[in-house]
Amino acid sequence: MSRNKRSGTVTILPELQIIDIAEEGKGVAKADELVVFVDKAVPGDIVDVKVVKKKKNFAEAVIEKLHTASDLRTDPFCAHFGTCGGCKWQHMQYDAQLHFKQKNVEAALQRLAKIDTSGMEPILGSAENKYYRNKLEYTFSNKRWLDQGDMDGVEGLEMNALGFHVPLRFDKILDINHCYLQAEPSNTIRNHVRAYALQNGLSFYDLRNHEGDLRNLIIRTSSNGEVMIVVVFAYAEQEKVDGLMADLQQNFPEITSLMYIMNQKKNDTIFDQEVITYAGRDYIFEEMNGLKFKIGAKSFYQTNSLQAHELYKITKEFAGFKGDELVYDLYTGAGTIANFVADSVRQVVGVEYVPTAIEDAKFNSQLNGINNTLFYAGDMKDILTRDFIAEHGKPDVVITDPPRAGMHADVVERLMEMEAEKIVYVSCNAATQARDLAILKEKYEVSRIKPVDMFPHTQHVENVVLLTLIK
Ligand SMILES: C[S@@+](CC[C@H](N)C(=O)[O-])C[C@H]1O[C@@H](n2cnc3c(N)ncnc32)[C@H](O)[C@@H]1O
Repeated sequence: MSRNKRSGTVTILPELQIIDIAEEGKGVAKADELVVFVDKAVPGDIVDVKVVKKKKNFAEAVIEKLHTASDLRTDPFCAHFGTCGGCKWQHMQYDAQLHFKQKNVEAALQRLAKIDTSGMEPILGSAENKYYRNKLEYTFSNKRWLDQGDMDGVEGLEMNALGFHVPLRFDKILDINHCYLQAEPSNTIRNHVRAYALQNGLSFYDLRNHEGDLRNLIIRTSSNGEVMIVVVFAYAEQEKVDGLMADLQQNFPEITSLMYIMNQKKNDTIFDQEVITYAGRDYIFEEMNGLKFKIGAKSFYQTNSLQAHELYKITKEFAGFKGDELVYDLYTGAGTIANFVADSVRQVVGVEYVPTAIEDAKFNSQLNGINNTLFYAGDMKDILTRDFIAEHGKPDVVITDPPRAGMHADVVERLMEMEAEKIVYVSCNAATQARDLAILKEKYEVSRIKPVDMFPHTQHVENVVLLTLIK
């Protein structure tokens, strides 16, 4: 039986019950054999939906009418909810978010790696679920997303925006007035920079034609009150650059690192760009568990600092160190995990792609009086060679924390050869983690699994897995 009502080319599916949440965060419904992914729907909702994309076995849809609101719903607290791509689950109670994150990790491990998840431990929620991020990156654009929708052709100053990309509209920026992700002075500084730019005639970047003065604004805040600002300019003259920098220095004495970049490339990445320090240090300090970490403009640091401490405690507990282990910390970033576990092991060898992050990692060891760490910069698949392992020794424990894409096939192969007693696999993407585990489980038993919520109000979830070598 088809329940489609066709009106012109628009397909409306009436009174669907939302039964689940998919890995990408959309509500799931079934219309006969068709699986329908519904944007902003919550399990328990009964909705009419409008189909926006139809494939053979599934469709993507948006809510046309909400007949019955799920008990799991709650009122979103942010005025930008619905348009901003940032916190898409704000309309769902936090306990329900945790429940579905746990379920999604479980589903990925079962489906993609055929892992028995019956012993999986409960997800650890984040103690703070507002203002939990220590870093945000905003984009300047002369194409502002207007609340009434996309008004191509409207021009003028009021079309300038400083905020976040609108999902699926790469050149449209949602002007942000208040963001609940990062604590003060983040909102005040962002709004001040926008006002200064408008008053002083600095142009906002044109993402299509690649022209304009101002491109990005990166704000990093630390738990000890330090603030790093990196303004990314494109074609601004030095006078304009100095004007904005001097203004920030004067108005925000709490900025401890005031820096800028001139980026005239097509893409936004700053990793290959020179970072110029205008005032203060070229790094800020973050503190965790009595350790101090130096964080540079290009260094990776977990964005939810409080929950990162919990994540690292779980990682250390999973590893169950006795004190004499040789540990490899793969994808070490600024050496945070390596330095965190160093007091419990014989030696840690950290490897990371970004050279400046490796400099920070070494600096962080020195700063904390740690002398049993070694760090190397380079692409993991090129660094982690048989020669490297012969030189440093076969590790007893490997901690691996790769980016969302997971580990390169060569790195997984090397892990299979290395046969460390234990691997603790920390991942921010259960699907790629499951892909890698499907290979590793030929030699390893999955001993423990625990998801950790680092990103409240989003569908993203971190997952820690302990693998033990099968003898
Ligand atoms: C999820 S972060 C983990 C960082 C660190 N473990 C921490 O908790 O702060 C992943 C790290 O992998 C690094 N990375 C990405 N691709 C890499 C590659 N091919 N080889 C080595 N490192 C890489 C990134 O620069 C980033 O620092």
